[in-house]
Amino acid sequence: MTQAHRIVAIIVAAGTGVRAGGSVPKQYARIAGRPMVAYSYDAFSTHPAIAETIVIIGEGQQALAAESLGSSVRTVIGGTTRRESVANGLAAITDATHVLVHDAARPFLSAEVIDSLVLALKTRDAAIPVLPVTDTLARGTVLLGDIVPRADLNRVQTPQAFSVEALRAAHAVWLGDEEATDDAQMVRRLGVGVALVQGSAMLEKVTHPEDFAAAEARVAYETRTAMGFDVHRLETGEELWLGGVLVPHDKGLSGHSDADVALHALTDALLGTIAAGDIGTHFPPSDPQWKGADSAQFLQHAAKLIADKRGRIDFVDLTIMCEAPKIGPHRAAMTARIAELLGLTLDRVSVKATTTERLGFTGRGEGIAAQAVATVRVPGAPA
Ligand SMILES: Nc1ccn([C@@H]2O[C@H](COP(=O)(O)OP(=O)(O)OP(=O)(O)O)[C@@H](O)[C@H]2O)c(=O)n1
Ligand SMILES: C[C@](O)(CO)[C@H](O)COP(=O)(O)O
Repeated sequence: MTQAHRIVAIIVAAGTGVRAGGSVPKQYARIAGRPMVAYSYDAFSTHPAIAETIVIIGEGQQALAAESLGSSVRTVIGGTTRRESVANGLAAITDATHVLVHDAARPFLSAEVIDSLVLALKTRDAAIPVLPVTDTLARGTVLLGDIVPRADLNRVQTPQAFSVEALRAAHAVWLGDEEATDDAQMVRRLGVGVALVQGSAMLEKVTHPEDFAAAEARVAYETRTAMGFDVHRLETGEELWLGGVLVPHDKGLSGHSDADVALHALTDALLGTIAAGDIGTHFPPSDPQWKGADSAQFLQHAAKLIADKRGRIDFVDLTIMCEAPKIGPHRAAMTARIAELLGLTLDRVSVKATTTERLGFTGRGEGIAAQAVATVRVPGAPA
């Protein structure tokens, strides 16, 4: 590799994903809530050796690509075969010395694999990541035929790294008599030595419908637990909203909003799981627009912030502390309302209550306290 090198990444994402099925081409299908193509796009975009990342997309998929990758993504329209899509990408490169060609269908690309390829390009015109074959290989369709020695066989992955000159030459002379399944075999046919570097099990290609579950399982989730606590004063002449339910009682809770102390504690617990401040940060009591507000919207706002981080609420547990009213008769309604607001099944919502044995402000009926614990999973880097 010369001193003045510039490496560009091309992600081929113009396939139709026939084998994977689904309502959108597989590269736009979501893995852990995120479009598949976004994973490798991020890997290249954040790697210091990659100057630019170009995504090859299907005709009419500009909106899908922008929605998945942001509007500043550089796209080029692909062809009817993978080879044509790569060729279109190559034609769009003006000032690169080297290129890494990668399948959008291999989402979990590590910086280590990119590093190995970039290093190999210092001495070679081409390099690819490979894995050894670990199954016995045999010929045959109905009956077992000959065993194929596997010791020197490789499973070839992407990204595949090339000097732009070598890859351009390979594409220029390709006769089109047969389809090339990858670019490495094309440059090799010209006599270019292709270096083999260590591939990765994480780079497995998503090809069939069942591969999505395997990809999903490769995403590492971080479990977060946080708690919330709140108190409101009981006063005559107020409605008593608790756990999203209007509870008949001779007093109600007072506050700037509807004062649903249970939903407030839950909201704070959820916000805590993503370190997003507390309910007052998002809905300041000084803001008149929240006067008398339905606390359901506070809870749903916290749930949306978690969803925006592609997090999943696993479980919420709520304890209401008061002498009266009795919570038992309303527990099922509260559980159902909270489950509805958070989009959870009933078995992921726990509503409990306790008295404080007539002790303290709750014991004297001056107010109601609530405490909540939420458990959430937030996706991190691939495992
Ligand atoms: N005309 C094509 C065909 C494929 N690809 C890309 O090449 C990669 C590897 O191809 P494959 O896994 O075979 O994807 P599809 O061609 O979409 O799948 P299928 O063969 O099941 O239709 C994918 O990222 C795919 O989007 C491409 O850019 N242009
Ligand atoms: C490029 C490739 O991913 C290397 O293994 C593979 O050849 C693509 O094959 P497909 O038949 O287009 O999925």
